Amino acid sequence: MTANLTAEKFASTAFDYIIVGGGTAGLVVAARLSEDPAIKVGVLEAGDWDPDLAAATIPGLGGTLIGNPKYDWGFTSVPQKHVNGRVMLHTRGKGLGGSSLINFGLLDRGSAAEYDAIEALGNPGWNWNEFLKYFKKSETTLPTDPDHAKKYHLAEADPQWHGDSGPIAKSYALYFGWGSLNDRVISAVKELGVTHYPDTNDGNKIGLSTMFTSIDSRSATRSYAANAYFKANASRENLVVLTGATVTKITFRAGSFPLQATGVEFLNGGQKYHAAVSREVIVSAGALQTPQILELSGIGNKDILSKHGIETLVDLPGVGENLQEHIFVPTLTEIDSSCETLDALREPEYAAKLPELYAKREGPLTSLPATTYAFISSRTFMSEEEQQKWKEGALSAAKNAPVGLRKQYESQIERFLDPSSAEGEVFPFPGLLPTLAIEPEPKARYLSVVAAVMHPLSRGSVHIASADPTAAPAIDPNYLSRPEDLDVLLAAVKFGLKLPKTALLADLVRKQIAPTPEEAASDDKLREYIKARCACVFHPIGTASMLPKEDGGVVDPGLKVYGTANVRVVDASILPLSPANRRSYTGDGVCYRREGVRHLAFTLSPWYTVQPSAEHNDSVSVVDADCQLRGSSGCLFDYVQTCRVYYRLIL
Ligand SMILES: Cc1cc2nc3c(=O)[nH]c(=O)nc-3n(C[C@H](O)[C@H](O)[C@H](O)COP(=O)(O)OP(=O)(O)OC[C@H]3O[C@@H](n4cnc5c(N)ncnc54)[C@H](O)[C@@H]3O)c2cc1C
Repeated sequence: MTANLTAEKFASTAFDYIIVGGGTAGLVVAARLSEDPAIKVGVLEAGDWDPDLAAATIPGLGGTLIGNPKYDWGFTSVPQKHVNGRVMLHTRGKGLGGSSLINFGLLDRGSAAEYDAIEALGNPGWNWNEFLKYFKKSETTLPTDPDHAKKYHLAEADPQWHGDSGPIAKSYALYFGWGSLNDRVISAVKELGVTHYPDTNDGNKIGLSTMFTSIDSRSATRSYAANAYFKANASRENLVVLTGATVTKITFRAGSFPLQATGVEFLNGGQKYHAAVSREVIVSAGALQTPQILELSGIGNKDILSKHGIETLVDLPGVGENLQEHIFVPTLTEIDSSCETLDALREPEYAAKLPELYAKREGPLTSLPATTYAFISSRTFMSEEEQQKWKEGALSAAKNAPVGLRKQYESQIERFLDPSSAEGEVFPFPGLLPTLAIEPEPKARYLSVVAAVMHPLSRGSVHIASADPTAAPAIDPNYLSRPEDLDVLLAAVKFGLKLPKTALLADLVRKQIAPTPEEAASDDKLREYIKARCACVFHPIGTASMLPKEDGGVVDPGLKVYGTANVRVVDASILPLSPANRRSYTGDGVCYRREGVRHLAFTLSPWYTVQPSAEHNDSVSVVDADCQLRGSSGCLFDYVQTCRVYYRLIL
């Protein structure tokens, strides 16, 4: 599918609302607005969409689209000053569904306190209770087979916290990568002092739990914004979607103030068009591209705009600032070759069975590779001395920060020492994690332990690098610019390294590979390891923050862009603070208010994958050049090969 009409027809249609970006949030808002047949909604999406794309619908292929230029914008950061000058990958989905098209499919939420903190920054109504209504509204929670639930310690979904009639299908994984080792790994995490808390969707985030996924367990297929929100409503005559259409700017009535948007300009097939709007332009191009569209339209920091020869219509310095990202570090241990892990996928005889298993809704293709995660408080993984040092550093950062950032830091400091606040994340991955770019030994089995920081103090930015709307923006997350973030990562990595040493797992360990035992024994060397290995989790937020204007805000609590009469932003850009979920399903949940009605847009996700590449051995590939599932002899772990090749390019 390329579009449900032509660019000429789109440009000549009278729309009430035009939505810029048919991604995760954009399609939710489009679906909700077009519930009223009297309202004409147009969506412009730069990418394409194939509803039958196996790499998007088969859960175990999640991730294979990373690096594929057709579906991934493939952004990279500017060299990161505090991370050895590294250029880091910033994958973003391109196509209907946006990043939900290519993400890892983990469906979880932050804690109640984190959503309440968003309200406290000056956003009445944006609190846990309100978010919860819309989390539930977005999902249909599917029942779990009682034997499966018992075997994997899965919680029964309590209707107080889980929805039963929303568009997104939600279920537990059908397959667990640790197989018979699952109980042992869970108990080993508990041995580190982490409580098993089966369902962290109730506003508590602390504990070890198995996450829900955006997978329809009835068909073992992924549920994401395009199939859940667009496909189901594609027959509506008042909902019009044009793919392959890159919006270049918003147009305004000359001399109007506040600025009155009249429509948008877009490119399609090399031609430039203008589409007119009578009510609102709704921007949902994602946290890395929404600022670009605002700046190209004359809304942003006047110094940046004038540098690129763009006339400033609204001087709004917050545009593109306050960029926050989660950052993670993997470690690797070789374990006994008898262990059941996803490393088996590298073996062609096992991989060849996958399509057949999948046809029966069994095996790794039905699921994500890892769904069990531990979210931990600072006191679980940091000493009192370390916590105190963090606090002093954060207080000093707050003292020297501009007023808006100071309020954010105060909110972060308040929660950091609270034992109910998840400040770190650690999870055991059953196999060699692709991002490590380490060559596996034949027949070897691995345990990767991933550690991540949940509420970084570092703030970055994303701005236009050129007035050319087709040029990539300059992404500068400014990773680890606050030394406290490196300290938190260091403590989290050290905590994770204890896992293979627990009584329950120690006898399975064959070799500590990354970091080496020598690196692991020295904090200084571990810091260097972290700088060399850390990577981005693909959860950017904050770049069009919903905050008071004097605090660096770009949109008000109704999501309207300051200085405009009818431009709103509805995507993950508006979140001023990041919730502690590595997956930002909830983190990216954003509400859109219209005539007293609030609509939730959210985020999904998945893991695996790789695009075919020159170095990719097609004969053992599970996906073909069109990203469709091969009928036989597929090797799912070829995603590892391709990811490894890809990551090697950017590490
Ligand atoms: C690889 C990966 C794994 C992830 N895993 C998880 C996970 O497991 N769980 C989770 O909850 N979250 C996960 N996330 C994060 C989550 O997917 C995103 O936070 C979320 O989808 C962002 O939604 P959005 O609406 O803000 O932006 P997007 O969904 O990215 O939508 C932006 C859309 O705008 C379009 N666009 C951009 N510029 C233009 C333009 N000029 N003209 C027209 N269209 C334009 C883009 O093509 C895109 O379709 C992951 C993300 C990635 C990339």
